[in-house]
Amino acid sequence: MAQRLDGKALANKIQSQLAADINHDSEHRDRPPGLAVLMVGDHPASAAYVRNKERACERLGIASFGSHLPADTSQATVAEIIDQLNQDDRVDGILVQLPLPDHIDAVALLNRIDPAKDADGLHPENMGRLIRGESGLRSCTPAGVMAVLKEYNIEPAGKKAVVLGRSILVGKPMALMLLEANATVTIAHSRTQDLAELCRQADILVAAVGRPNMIGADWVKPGATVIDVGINRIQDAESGKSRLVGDVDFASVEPLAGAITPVPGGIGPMTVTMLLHNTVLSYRKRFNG
Ligand SMILES: Nc1nc(=O)c2c([nH]1)NC[C@@H]1CN(c3ccc(C(=O)N[C@@H](CCC(=O)O)C(=O)O)cc3)C=[N+]21
Ligand SMILES: [Mg+2]
Repeated sequence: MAQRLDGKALANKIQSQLAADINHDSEHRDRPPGLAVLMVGDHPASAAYVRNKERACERLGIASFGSHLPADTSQATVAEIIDQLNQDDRVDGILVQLPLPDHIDAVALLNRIDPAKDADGLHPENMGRLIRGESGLRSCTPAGVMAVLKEYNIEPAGKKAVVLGRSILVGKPMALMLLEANATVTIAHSRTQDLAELCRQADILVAAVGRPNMIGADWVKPGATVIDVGINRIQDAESGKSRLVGDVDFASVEPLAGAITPVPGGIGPMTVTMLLHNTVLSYRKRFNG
């Protein structure tokens, strides 16, 4: 049976440390760290995330500045709100919740965020820094994956890593972070030929495709580390209730993998934690230069 990589427990541990740091810092400053989350319209993928973020901010002593705008809000209005948040001295981190409605140019908005407040690490400056191996704000989900690997002493150096998915939010920055840790990295995607066979060669397999239970036992090398980034809400056939499942068919992969992250309780809570971590980093940098 695979070792379970408990992202939830690690998230709690890091958040306790962050809470202590924030408490200490706030004594010497006139304000706590601030995080602004901008959401346009309603997307089911976003609901759990927003809820967990707000709870965590409250617990840690981070001020939340939420803006939930209707789905038909214009590009210009959203841009104006980003400009205001860039100027607002109480705000250290800004996150624009993805995906955005079709009429919105997401790239233009992400590019508009002050790179020093880019808690999601998606601005070209921060992504460019990642490519060049310079310090900067790092994308939360892949940073969360790296923290889990580190906590469990899973060393990427020299290993074959396959990242399934090539999004700006997860796949591309994930591949770069694994490369930075000296893994030999392959990015696979919907056009990749012989996908299962390729995945079966991975020592570290990261699934970030958004397809419930897609990765079965025949995709996984025995003993491999399997990181499930998928957060898919599905309707349970028997009970009719909705529940979260990953991209990995956990029940069939757990017996043969060496280590595996569950959903829920794996990378999701780590994503939230890295967002808070980035917000605190920006806060300190904005005070100390
Ligand atoms: N700009 C942007 N950055 C993101 O990082 C981003 C985004 N937009 N849009 C939506 C997705 C989704 N996402 C989640 C993160 C954590 C949980 C999470 O905490 N999940 C818990 C379970 C939550 C529950 O039980 O409902 C877990 O996996 O254990 C969920 C979803 C971040 N995203
Ligand atoms: Mg794709």
